[in-house]
Amino acid sequence: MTEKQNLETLQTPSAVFFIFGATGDLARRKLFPAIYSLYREGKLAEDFAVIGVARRPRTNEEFREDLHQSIIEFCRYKIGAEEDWNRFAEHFEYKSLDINNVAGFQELKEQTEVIETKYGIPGNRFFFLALAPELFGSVSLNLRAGGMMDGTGWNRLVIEKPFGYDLESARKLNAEINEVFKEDEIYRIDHYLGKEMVQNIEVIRFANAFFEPLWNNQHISNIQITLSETVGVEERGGYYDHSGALRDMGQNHMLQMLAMIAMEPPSRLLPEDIHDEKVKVLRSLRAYMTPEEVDKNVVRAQYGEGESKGKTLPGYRQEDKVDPASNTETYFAARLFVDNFRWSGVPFYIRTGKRLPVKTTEIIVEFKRTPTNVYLGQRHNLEPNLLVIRVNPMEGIYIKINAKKPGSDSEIQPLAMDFCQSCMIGINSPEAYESLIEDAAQGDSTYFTRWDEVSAAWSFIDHIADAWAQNPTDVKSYPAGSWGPDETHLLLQQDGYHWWPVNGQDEDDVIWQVGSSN
Ligand SMILES: NC(=O)C1=CN([C@@H]2O[C@H](COP(=O)(O)OP(=O)(O)OC[C@H]3O[C@@H](n4cnc5c(N)ncnc54)[C@H](OP(=O)(O)O)[C@@H]3O)[C@@H](O)[C@H]2O)C=CC1
Ligand SMILES: O=C1O[C@H](COP(=O)(O)O)[C@@H](O)[C@H](O)[C@H]1O
Repeated sequence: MTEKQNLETLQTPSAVFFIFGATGDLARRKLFPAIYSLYREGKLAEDFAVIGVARRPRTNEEFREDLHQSIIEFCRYKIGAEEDWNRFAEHFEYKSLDINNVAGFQELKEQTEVIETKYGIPGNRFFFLALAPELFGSVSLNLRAGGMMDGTGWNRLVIEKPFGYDLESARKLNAEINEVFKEDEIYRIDHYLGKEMVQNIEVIRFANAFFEPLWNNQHISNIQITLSETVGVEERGGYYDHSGALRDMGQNHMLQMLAMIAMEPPSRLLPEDIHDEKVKVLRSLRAYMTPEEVDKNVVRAQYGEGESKGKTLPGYRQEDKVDPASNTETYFAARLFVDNFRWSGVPFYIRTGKRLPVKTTEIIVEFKRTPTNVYLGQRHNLEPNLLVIRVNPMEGIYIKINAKKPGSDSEIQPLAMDFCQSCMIGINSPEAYESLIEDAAQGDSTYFTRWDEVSAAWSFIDHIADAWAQNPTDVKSYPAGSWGPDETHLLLQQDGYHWWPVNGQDEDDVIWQVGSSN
């Protein structure tokens, strides 16, 4: 039994949470709001403390004011009475230090010991690195050199993505961190694994009798995963231009969702068993070893100028901090194969891009058609059944089935049996970072990525990136606000399939949304 299962109904253990990068964007938009939500839901131990760490000077009061603003702007809970707020905020302190300066860590140690004594915290230390990845190794080494690892409780390290730029850099980073932290102390974040509906994949598959018998190449024709964004690169052009869509979204979120969909049922629900099953999927991905194979199965593109809702949108090369001659892809689509007994021959189509028409993440499982169409005589072309998992921002699942049109003698109509989790009154899904912080504090690594998963994902992605690097200018273009280049449709048409509309887009002629939550 894991620590998480023991503590399912209890609070996180008493600990000091260190947010390295406490003046940054991630802390402001995601981490502080998540901590406040956990507090409001009574999930944080009363004896908790947070020390925000970054270089710029801040008094504790100024830091608490930043915290206040962040909660007002980004948290799903509204701040209550002033005295309640003060009771929460007084648990927060700030320490200005440069990651590269060991002396700062020694001061941090003294500050930590004072706060641990004040709250009676038994030396548990939770280090969240909301920093540029180049700093991850130095933080680990200086935590040890500054005596921060000598507490009397546990130490846990939570690391943001990207975990490396390729397999080689990821290995180097992992080796640096491993000098200080053991694998079971490291929690590598993939925030998609913190999303309710991604966690629900496992339950939908393994807690229902009717999906698993069909979950294989005998009954499923293809699987489509779409992760589309309407935003451009915003203020992250410097990072993104070096990364691109394949590394930013493909290596992590998309392959993790694919692994959850394709993995074998674990014999137990312990974190190690789930990691074991996911890594088998990632290692079974058919590698594309030549540029020709990559060209045949993967499409990359960059957005040019376009428009959405009557507004002109700039092209990628005009974005802030982006090289005006950049060839970085802001979109990719791929046809992948998981070469094992269960999935042999079933294409997994994945696509992601910035500046697409809608913000949505959906997984669509398309089932094979009935062996014969007994309604053909009545000239009915039966649609294939679909299982659709809506991950983000709408959350829910629906199943598309064929049924008799009410009131007609013989008409058949596709309809959606729809469960919309995010539409239901009273359900206010926790943000991904809430559940991830809670899990890591409780020592549950299920929804984090183990090193062998990360390395298997990189070794698959590296083949594509290497092929692209041989021909850097061969990047298609698509207008901002469109669904990507035409070539993306050919990928599926060659196999006799098409992208299913997502999130109600392009569905003017689709009647099966009848009764759905759209
Ligand atoms: N923002 C987001 O939505 C997402 C971010 N991430 C990842 O999270 C990490 C942080 O991203 P983000 O918050 O956007 O980045 P920001 O650039 O906004 O913040 C970086 C933080 O690091 C601090 N910092 C930089 N250098 C040092 C140093 N030498 N010593 C101490 N502190 C330092 C900065 O503070 P100061 O200048 O005061 O030192 C700042 O608080 C990155 O790895 C990013 O890829 C991942 C997914 C989403
Ligand atoms: O990790 C990342 O994810 C976001 C998209 O996350 P979502 O939860 O809003 O769907 C993406 O915008 C960003 O480029 C990437 O680094």
